[in-house]
Amino acid sequence: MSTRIAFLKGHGTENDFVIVPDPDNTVDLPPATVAALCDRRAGVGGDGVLHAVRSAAHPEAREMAAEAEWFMDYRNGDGSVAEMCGNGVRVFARYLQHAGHVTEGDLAIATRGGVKRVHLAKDGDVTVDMGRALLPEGEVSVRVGGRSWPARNVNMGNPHAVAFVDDLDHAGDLLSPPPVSPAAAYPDGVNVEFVVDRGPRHVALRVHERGSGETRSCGTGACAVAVAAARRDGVDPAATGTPATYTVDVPGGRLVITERPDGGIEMTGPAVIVAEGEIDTEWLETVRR
Ligand SMILES: N[C@@H](CCC[C@H](N)C(=O)O)C(=O)O
Repeated sequence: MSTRIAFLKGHGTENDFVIVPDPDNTVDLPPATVAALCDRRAGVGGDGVLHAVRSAAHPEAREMAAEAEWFMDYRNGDGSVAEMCGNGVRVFARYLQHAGHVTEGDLAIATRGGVKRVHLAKDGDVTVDMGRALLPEGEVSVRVGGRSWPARNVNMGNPHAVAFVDDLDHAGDLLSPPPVSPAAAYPDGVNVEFVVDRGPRHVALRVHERGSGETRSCGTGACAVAVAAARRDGVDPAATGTPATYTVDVPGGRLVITERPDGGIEMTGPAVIVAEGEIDTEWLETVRR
């Protein structure tokens, strides 16, 4: 007999997700199932899955349950697990509001990257405190075709290589992961951002995401880019005591990133729920391998 699993579809600056509400953690999501759900022709379609589980019901989140009722169990489009997803957290917060679990204002969401504080504003924007960026030492470089650029290694809970380029077209078609050297700098793979300047404290990016390919936006990537641009510009809020705000244009919209003097990084942008539906579990059985 076929039963049905509820899902929603949402996006943040066109980084889109299949949301699977599963308060008691009863839905099995092996990588093949996640990849099938994210398939844009044969599935629902998305850059990743936001599995919405009560923290108390998930072994990776139980310790955060006192601080954050809900756990964002994030998966990339290929089914792999990632530490954090910045746009995902904003869309997750919007889902919790949509489902009536929270109202406008402040809330906390558990992620593999720790508890994230989120603010749902009246105007529809969602701000998330992404925590601090780590800037591991050592040179890295990114190559596409015959070109290569020095890149900044930035860790936002997940790994990024940020390369400043003259033209975003130089990133090419981004159909496969751009090689990053030395590979040993990123033992678990890497998200790669290509960045151009648009004006003072205003940049634009294209991104190739680990486990999802080129996407229309990446929240952790936008934060990594803002920090890399600030350091390149000689801007360091911790040293001056003054917050620094960068506008980051992504193919799917605009994100505003502020680094505070305490090192914390806040990201603001839209988050939208666009559809709700049901997944036929008979179909799911055919894709589970
Ligand atoms: N789109 C996300 C990042 C998702 C995780 C990433 N692909 C990884 O594997 O680290 C974002 O908005 O941050």
